[in-house]
Amino acid sequence: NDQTGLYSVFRNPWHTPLTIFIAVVGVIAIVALVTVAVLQNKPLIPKYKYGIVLDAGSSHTAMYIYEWPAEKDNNTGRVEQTHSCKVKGPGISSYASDPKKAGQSLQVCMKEAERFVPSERHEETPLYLGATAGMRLLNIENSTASDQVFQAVSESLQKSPFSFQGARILSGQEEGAFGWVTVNYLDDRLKQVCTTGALDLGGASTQISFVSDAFDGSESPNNSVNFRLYGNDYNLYTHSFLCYGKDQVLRMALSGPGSISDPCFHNGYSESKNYMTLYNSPCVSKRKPVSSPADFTHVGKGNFYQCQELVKSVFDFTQCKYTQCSFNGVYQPTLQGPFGAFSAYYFVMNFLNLTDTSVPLQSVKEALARYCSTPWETIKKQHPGIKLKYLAEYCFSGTYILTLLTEGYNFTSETFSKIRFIKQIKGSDAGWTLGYMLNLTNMIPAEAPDTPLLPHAGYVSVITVIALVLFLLFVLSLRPLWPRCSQKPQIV
Ligand SMILES: Nc1ccn([C@@H]2O[C@H](COP(=O)(O)OP(=O)(O)OP(=O)(O)O)[C@@H](O)[C@H]2O)c(=O)n1
Ligand SMILES: [Ca+2]
Repeated sequence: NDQTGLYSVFRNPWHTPLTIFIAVVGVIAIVALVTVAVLQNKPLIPKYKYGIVLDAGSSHTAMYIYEWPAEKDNNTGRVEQTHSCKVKGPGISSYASDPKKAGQSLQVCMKEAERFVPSERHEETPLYLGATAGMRLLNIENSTASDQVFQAVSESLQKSPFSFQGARILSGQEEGAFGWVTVNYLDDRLKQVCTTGALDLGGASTQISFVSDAFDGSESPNNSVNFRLYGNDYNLYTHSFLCYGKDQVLRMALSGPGSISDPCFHNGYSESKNYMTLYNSPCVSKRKPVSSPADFTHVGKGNFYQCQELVKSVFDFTQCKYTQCSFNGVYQPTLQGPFGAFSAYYFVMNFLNLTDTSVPLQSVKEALARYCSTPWETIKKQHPGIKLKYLAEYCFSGTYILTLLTEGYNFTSETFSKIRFIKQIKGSDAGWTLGYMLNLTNMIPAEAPDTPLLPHAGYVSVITVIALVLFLLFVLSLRPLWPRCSQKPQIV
């Protein structure tokens, strides 16, 4: 019957200090927390910054535009690909005889970039051009022509309103390492220990990069790249095989003995080809026969297993001065972890409908054998929209990929299933360009960025919980926990 204690709180709440206190605390807390949340929150209209990278590959050039939230300069911003543009025509190394055209070929995509990047950002937006194996080969063959191509390309890019940071040849090691950075940055693995290996297949070179516990770089320092990213140290194994891009390997296979009747091309395929175009590459010039006719007829006889033997002939498995090698005497530690295979790996396996690595490797080989034994006339009818040059080569390319992965890199049916054939990750293309830009713009700090006390979402949920509890207490202080008794409690 206490008329002044807890009972009175429920009877007429507004006259008790407890309720008023809770109400005031609750309101202050909610206002304070929401204020902090808003301050920590992103401005409603995010402002972006941009970066542009041109990938001058052996077979083509592509332009990528990246964007990230401007206020996140403290390196925790998510850099994303916001646009890409495929340059019409061949790679810049093909313009050796007319370098000016190399620069002109980039203009259309550069104009597109001017429209895509807000004009007020143009002059602060860094612009890079990186060239890969096509220009490495041209530089070997004719360094003057290579310099002239870069001169023409630089003049062309300097005319753009962006902040041009230079055009250069990437080393194979950089190409492999930056491809690995891109894949792991996009897959959010740089804050974890377990990373994804990177497999890149181009037209003139191919790269393999992965972290292996068994590799500390001592056995083959040239294959070792050390990164300290977000507070984690990575000792990366990487190797780039020049001339082992699929276009150059095709030349090597064609320049082999008895290549005129070719098991890697479909039955019924017959094209006259010119030895000059076949041999005008440092990758095959050593194989050029002393006296060869100007032209030859390239005839297909479609046999996957014979094609695999022909493709194996471009690898040297005999020499290895290390504890273990992949091929051509190159050291390679034991494969470890999942892998992302991109660029031509994806183009080819996607076309062949063989990107599902949950299918046993043996079944993949059988499917490819069926495809290779399909007559050329049938193949053309089945794929009317595909460029004949690409279409004719998929049997060869698929066989090369399987041979490179299993015989070259020693992927087994078990480790093959850990490969993912990918074109993009979260909307950004897998390749060396994003990793290259992140590195040059220092957007991946060596140390872990100072994360806010609570991640934004966590902060909001804490606010919500406290606000709810206080609100509940406040409401409860207004209503008795028990049904209001209408009469005095009967004391029994
Ligand atoms: N839709 C596509 C695009 C390209 N390709 C083939 O894939 C190879 C080119 O792959 P890419 O990654 O573009 O090579 P590059 O970067 O040009 O070469 P590199 O990295 O060696 O400089 C070429 O043989 C091309 O014919 C293909 O089969 N289908
Ligand atoms: Ca490439």
